[in-house]
Amino acid sequence: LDKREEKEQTPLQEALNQLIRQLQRKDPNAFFAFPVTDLIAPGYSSIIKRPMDFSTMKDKVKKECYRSLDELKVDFRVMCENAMIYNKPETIYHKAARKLLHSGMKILNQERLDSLKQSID
Ligand SMILES: CC(=O)c1cc(-c2ccccn2)c2ncccn12
Repeated sequence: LDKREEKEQTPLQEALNQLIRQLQRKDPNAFFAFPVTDLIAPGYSSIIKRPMDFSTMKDKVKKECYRSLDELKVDFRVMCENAMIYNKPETIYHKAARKLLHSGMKILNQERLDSLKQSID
């Protein structure tokens, strides 16, 4: 396939994209939609060793970097934890990250992932 032609999505990719869509709905301000830059967050790249955001997750799905649903859960948690490390507790970003982590863990709870895994196998 040359680059232009769409590649068929695997069942895993479809499940991953569906989960990311559900998680992004919990980020209405799109604070987590794109990578945090040092421009909007001074010193960010020297403080945060593993940056993550929803657009990077979607790229990883497209490049088949995720081998399981659990790997997405790890990236999601890292993304929220980064925001709670860099941003002070009273900031809107810290508060949004706590709330997003809480609602995201319900979407990514083990029972839900296990039943999704069944449908992929
Ligand atoms: C997620 C995060 O830490 C974040 C997102 C943003 C952000 C995201 C979109 C538009 C504006 N700001 C931000 N700005 C300053 C400091 C931290 N942040």
